[in-house]
Amino acid sequence: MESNTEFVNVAIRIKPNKSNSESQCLCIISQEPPVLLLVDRSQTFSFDNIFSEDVSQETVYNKTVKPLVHYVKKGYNSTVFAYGQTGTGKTYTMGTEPNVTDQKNVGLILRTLNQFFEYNDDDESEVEIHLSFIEIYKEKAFDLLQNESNRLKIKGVKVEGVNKEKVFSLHEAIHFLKMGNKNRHTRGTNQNSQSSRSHAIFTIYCNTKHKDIETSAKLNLVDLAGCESVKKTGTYGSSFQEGVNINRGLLSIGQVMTALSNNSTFIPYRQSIITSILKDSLNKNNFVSLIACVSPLTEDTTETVQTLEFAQRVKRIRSRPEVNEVISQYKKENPLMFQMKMNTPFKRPLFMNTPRPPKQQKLSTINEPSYSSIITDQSQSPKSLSSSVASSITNTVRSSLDSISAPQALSPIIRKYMNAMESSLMDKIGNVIQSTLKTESREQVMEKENDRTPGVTWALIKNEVSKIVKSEVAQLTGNGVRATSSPLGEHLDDVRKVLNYDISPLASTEGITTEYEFKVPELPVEKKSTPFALSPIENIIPRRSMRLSMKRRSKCSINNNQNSVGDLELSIESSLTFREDIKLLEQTLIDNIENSEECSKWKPAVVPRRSMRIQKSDKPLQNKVQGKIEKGIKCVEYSCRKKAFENNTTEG
Ligand SMILES: Nc1ncnc2c1ncn2[C@@H]1O[C@H](COP(=O)(O)OP(=O)(O)OP(=O)(O)O)[C@@H](O)[C@H]1O
Repeated sequence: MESNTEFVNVAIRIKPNKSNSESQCLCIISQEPPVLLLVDRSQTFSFDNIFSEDVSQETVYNKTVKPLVHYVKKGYNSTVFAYGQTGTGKTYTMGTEPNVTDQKNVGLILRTLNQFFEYNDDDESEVEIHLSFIEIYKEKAFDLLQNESNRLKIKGVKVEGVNKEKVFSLHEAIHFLKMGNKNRHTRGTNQNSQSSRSHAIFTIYCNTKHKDIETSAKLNLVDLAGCESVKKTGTYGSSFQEGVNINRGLLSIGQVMTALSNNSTFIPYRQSIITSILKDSLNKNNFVSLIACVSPLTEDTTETVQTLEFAQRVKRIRSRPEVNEVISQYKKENPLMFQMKMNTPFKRPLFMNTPRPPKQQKLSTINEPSYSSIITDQSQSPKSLSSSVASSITNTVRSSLDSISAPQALSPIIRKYMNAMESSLMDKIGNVIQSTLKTESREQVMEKENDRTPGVTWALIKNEVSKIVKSEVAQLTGNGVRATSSPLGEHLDDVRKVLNYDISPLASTEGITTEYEFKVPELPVEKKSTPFALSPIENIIPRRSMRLSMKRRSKCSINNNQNSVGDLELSIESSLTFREDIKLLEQTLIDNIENSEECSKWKPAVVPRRSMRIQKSDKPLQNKVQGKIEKGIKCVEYSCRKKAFENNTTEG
C-alpha cells in the first residue's frame, strides 16, 4: 500500500443555497489546502476536501469513494459515511433516494457499483460481488432486500440473517439498490419533504482473486439519518420518537469516533444498533471516508458547527488498515494442503467457484473440505465418500481438461471439439456421481453437506470416471473420426496429440472441491417497450451494458446499442491467455443464446449445489437466463434476457 495514502478521508459538502439568501455562515477561503471559514465565529477548519455548492456528484465520487474501490479489491474493508443535518444532501450524495432521473445526479452507490463492474483490461483479478442493504429504524434493524418479515435479529454486536445477494451485473445490482431504496422509511418534515428517517447501510462484499492471493473485503456505504432539532423539523408523536432514536444513533457514532481519535482502549460500540453493526468497519483497520453535508445558511449555523466538529473528530483518527488476505491464513491452517496444491500438476480450483462460507464468514475462516481428509479417505480406508468429495472428482476432471487444452498451438476448431467432448464427458460423470450418491436423497445431502455417504468409495467413482474417459478417448481417436467425413479430419493428428496430452492423471487425481451452480433466477419483470428500454436510473450509467459476468480471466458482455433497435452484439472483453479462446467463447455464447429452445429448457439445478448438474425441464424461462458455460477451456458466467436474444434472432 502506498505510504502516503490517507486512511481517513474527511470531506465537507456544502448544499446549494436555493433560498438565494445573501447571508451565509460558511466561506471557502482556500482550496489548496482546503480551508473553510465559519464566518460569524472567524473560525477556520481544514479537511481533505471541501466541495462547494456547485461541485458535481462525479467530482465528489472521484475524490472520496473511487480510490477506495481499488483498496476494497485488494482486501481492505472500507466505509463511507454521509453525515449531517437533515436536508443537507446525504441521501442525494449517496444515491439512496428511489427516483434518480438523470446521469448528473446519480449518487455514489451507483457510481461505485459501476466501477466494480467496469472492465479493466490491465486488471487480471477475478471478482465476486454480493450486496446487502440494511436499514436501522427506531433502533431496529431491517433487511431492505426482503419485502416481508424483514426485521433482523441482533445478537450482541452481530446482525443475523442478512440477505446477501450475489450479483453478476450492474443491471442486477441496480435492481437491488432500487428495491432497497423503495423499502426505506421516509417522511416529510419541515426541513425535508422526503426525509430519511433511518440509517441505511448498503454493503458491497467483494471477493477477489489475483494470482495466488485471495482476499475478501467489504465496502459499506452509509447514509445516516439527519441530525435534527425537534423544534426545526417540527416533528411530534411517532415522528418525534424517530428523531430521538436518530439522534441517539448519531450520538453513539460520535462517541465511537471520539474514542477512536483519542486512542481509547474502550470503544463504546454497543451503545446503539448502528455502531454495533458497523463495529467491524468503524475501527482503525479500515479505510474510512466521511462526507459531512452542511447547510451554508446562517440560520443553520448551530447544526453546521456541530457537523464540522464531528468531522474534525473523525479526521483525528489515525487508522492503519489491514488487508483481509486469505491465502496466508489458508497456508497457516493447511500447510500440507498448500504444499500439495503447489505440487499438483493441475490448475488451482477456480476461485470463483470455491465454496463460499454459508454465513458470510471471512474467507479466511472458511471450513473448506480438507484435502488431507480426502487423501486419508483414499489411502487409508476408502469406505465412504462425502458428497463434496464426489463433486471434487468432477472438478478435478475439469481441471485436467483445462490442462489438456493448455498448448497454445490448438486451433479454434480443435478447441471447440474439445469443448464438445468435455461437455458430454462432464454430463456422464455427473450421472455417475449422482447414481453413486443415490443412497441418500438429494435433500438429505443438501442438509447434511458434511455427512458421509455410505457405500460410495473413492475407488468406485475413480473407476467409473476412468472408464468413461477411456471410452471417450477411444471414440475420438478411433473410428469415430475420419479424415474425410469430419471437419475435424484434417486436424485428426492434432486431436490425437491433444488427447494423449496428460490425460493419464484423469483417473488418479486428488480432489479439488469447487462449487458449480446453474440457475435461472426469476427476477421481477418490468414491462418495457423494447427489450433494453431500461428505466431512467439504469440508463444513466454508460453501460457496457448487460454484462455477462466474468469468471476466471474472461468476461463477456452484450453490448446494446440503444440507437438501433435489434443491433445487439455479443462481444467478449477478455484478457484470456489465448486469444482464440475469445472467439470460441463468443461462438459458444451465441450458440447458447440463439438456441432459445435449448435455453428454455434450463431451470435451476435442484441437486446439491456442489454436484454440478444441469437439469432440464419443459418450463419456459421467465425472463432471464443466467448460468455458466462450462465447456472446457474457460468457464464463463453469463446472464442475459431471453427477450433480448429472441429479438436478436428475429431482427438480426
Ligand atoms: N448538492 C446538491 N445538489 C442538488 N440538490 C441537492 C444537493 N444536496 C441536496 N439536494 C437536494 O436537497 C433535498 C434534500 O436532500 P436530501 O434528501 O439528500 O437530504 P438528507 O440530508 O438526506 O436529508 P434527511 O436527513 O432528512 O434524509 C433533495 O431534494 C436533494 O435533491
